[in-house]
Amino acid sequence: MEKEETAKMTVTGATNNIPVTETWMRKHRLLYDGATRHPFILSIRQGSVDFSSFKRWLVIGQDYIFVRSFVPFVASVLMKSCKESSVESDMEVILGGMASLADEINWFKKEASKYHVSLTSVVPQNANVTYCRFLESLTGQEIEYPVAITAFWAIESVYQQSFAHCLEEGGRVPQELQETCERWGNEGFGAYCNSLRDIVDRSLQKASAEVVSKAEVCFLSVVEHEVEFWNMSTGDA
Ligand SMILES: Cc1ncc(CNC=O)c(N)n1
Repeated sequence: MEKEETAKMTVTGATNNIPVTETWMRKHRLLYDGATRHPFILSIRQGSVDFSSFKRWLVIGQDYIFVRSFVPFVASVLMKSCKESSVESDMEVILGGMASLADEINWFKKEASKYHVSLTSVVPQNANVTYCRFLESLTGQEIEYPVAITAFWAIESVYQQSFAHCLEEGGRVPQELQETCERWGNEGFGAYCNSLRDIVDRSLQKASAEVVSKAEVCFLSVVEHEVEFWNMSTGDA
């Protein structure tokens, strides 16, 4: 270990110069990549995905249901930020996320009508129901702000990095999925995810060890739910 790093050791023995989210990413890389490099995502990137009615139903119909549950969760994070955050810009970042969800719901409706997917008759799949219930369990007042904002960051980042990977050099995204990939994989959305990550790191710096460990468990749960979400693409979830 470098001298400088040793000097920054805290009483608990942890180095405090590496952001918490960075330590998690190093520790849980394989699991994280399991979500952002899921076979379904890779098939979009490689252009081998068959965008049949079933896949359209997943990407549009199931995700529409997810996003509708995501909105009240984000609202709860917004409330917590107003009450518990000492930094004014937190609210603005979260509010920006809310605004893009309003836009997203309209986009889902547009895509649904293009592909003749009836959004009102989509039956949520088990994995989706479980994920939405998990979101609901995080809306309660007993959930600490650092834990809730961690979940929010993880949900947005996994999606952003998955679709950004599809758009990276060498990808062959089919024309009909190009707009989908750009919606979440664009650089602006990436910058927004980085702002969320900075909020997480800052709020965890001030949190107790118990809250930090709750947040880590929550991060892992999100990644697992994201993997299960894409596992629906094989039809046997
Ligand atoms: C399953 C899932 N995870 C994350 C996102 C991205 N957040 C909002 O749109 C999403 N649309 N769907």
